Amino acid sequence: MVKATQLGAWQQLQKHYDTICKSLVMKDMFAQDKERFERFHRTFKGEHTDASILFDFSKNRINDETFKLLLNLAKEADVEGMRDKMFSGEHINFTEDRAVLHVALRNVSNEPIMDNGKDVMPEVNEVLAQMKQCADSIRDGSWKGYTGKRITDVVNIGIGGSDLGPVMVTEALKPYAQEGLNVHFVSNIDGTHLAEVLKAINPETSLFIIASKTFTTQETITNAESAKAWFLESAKDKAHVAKHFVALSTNADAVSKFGIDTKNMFKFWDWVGGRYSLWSAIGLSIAIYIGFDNFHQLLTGAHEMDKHFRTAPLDQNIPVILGVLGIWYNNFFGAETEAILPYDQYMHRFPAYFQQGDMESNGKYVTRTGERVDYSTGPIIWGEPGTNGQHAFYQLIHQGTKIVPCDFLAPIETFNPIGKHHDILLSNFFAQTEALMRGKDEQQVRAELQNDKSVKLDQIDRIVPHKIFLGNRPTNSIMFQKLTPATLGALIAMYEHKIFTQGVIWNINSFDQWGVELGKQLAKAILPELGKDGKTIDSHDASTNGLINYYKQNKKQ
Ligand SMILES: O=P(O)(O)OC[C@H]1O[C@H](O)[C@@H](O)[C@@H](O)[C@@H]1O
Repeated sequence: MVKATQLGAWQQLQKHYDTICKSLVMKDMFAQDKERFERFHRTFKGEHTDASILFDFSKNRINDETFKLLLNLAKEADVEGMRDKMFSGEHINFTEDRAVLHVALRNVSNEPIMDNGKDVMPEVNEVLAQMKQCADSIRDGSWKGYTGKRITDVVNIGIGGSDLGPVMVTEALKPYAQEGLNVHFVSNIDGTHLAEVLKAINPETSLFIIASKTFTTQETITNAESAKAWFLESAKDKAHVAKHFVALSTNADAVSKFGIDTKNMFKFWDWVGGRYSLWSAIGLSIAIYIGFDNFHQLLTGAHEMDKHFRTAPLDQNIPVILGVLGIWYNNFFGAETEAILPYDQYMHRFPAYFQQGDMESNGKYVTRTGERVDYSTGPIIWGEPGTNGQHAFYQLIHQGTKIVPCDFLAPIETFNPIGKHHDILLSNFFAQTEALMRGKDEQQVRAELQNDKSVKLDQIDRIVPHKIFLGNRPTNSIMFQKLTPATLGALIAMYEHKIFTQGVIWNINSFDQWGVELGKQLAKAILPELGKDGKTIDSHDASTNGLINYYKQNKKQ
């Protein structure tokens, strides 16, 4: 395993970039080649589900040679070898000595998947059965609260990977929700988050799901303690906690210390990374909200994408193609960010979900062999749903100085066919990718201005440069039939494997997250300094001391 820049294919790509990049003008390539869309799109269809995806990558600054070289890079970096290691349970997360087996959580085929010589599938299936039982009994009303009423509100308390997945998926699959059953999410340690949720619910009809892989996360445990105190103000008797609090965790000891009976614990395992955990017990709020059968469809769609990733040759492999295209811009064009732009309101948390998914996985500057990389790694992920983004930040994407590769995602069918809304939405999606690719040249701008009676002729020269669009801005277009559970599962898995592909090429460990630790450690040291003791703090740098002391002097509570 070497640094990415030492790979022959990387060096060839650099040469290719240096010699022909300027001539990679998409508009011209489309004009010269009627088959470009045909060659540069792929489709994915679920074998046993309704998942159906079209991936168009023809609006990228690539030609056949670029595409070949990018695939060579994946080959030479041994993406396939590493992929097989992941699926076979090798401890590829070597800094934590763990397997990376989120794929086992959705392995609906049930083929054995081994960790340390033991098939993990029986345990995975056991927990799934336990989740089904819980979800069913809440949905059918047989799970009763301490006054005998059915549960109407489920509150997931968790943060990071124990929050973002369930939030994103329950929002995305809202059309599958059961009437009268609400989900809420409390993640932030800011008391406001919990307070606002508690205002909306009744202790007699609420179930709190305490979701934490480690069960030591300060935010989650503090929020959970406060929720328990709030609950006991009404319920009084601690015995009632059992009907209203369940835990999702790998840490049984900490769960029982908190006061939750381990009978009410849904376990998962250290080989599930937090940001890859929505498929595990962490998905309980999803299973309750959309029903277990739909949750199972979500898993099945993801499993079908896993199979595609495992078996499709590199030039057909959608996650691999997405991954190498990202590297093309990140490392050769110097793009720093990638935008994820869903033209589906239900997917409004999808970009935020992959901020963690991608940035926590690949935001690393040390290679697997412990050296500092001499190239850029994980991109900054951002985005908002269309068309809102168009009226906010697309100006920069069209005419700014930065190159922002964009993924556009859109459903063919909407759950809410109101008037012409969906055609208008989709016309914007098509138009944006076209505009970004084609741009608008001086000639067109002049012609338009000359025809515009409201523009004075002597003003035209001054205005022209501002109205030119250089175009040639890359986009991927990902269309799917409808945002069903299986489709969503496939889309999430597609991005997970894109992240995987890039991590392998950059030769980094995509599965640890040491970068979140330092801030936690320092916060622990600062917390006891914040008391109302009148002591001036001088143990930090001048700025941190100044901020802490300003807070202490002015706080009233
Ligand atoms: O589920 P937990 O253990 O509460 O962790 C919550 C989050 O904590 C940290 O920020 C990271 O480790 C994340 O990957 C994780 O998702």
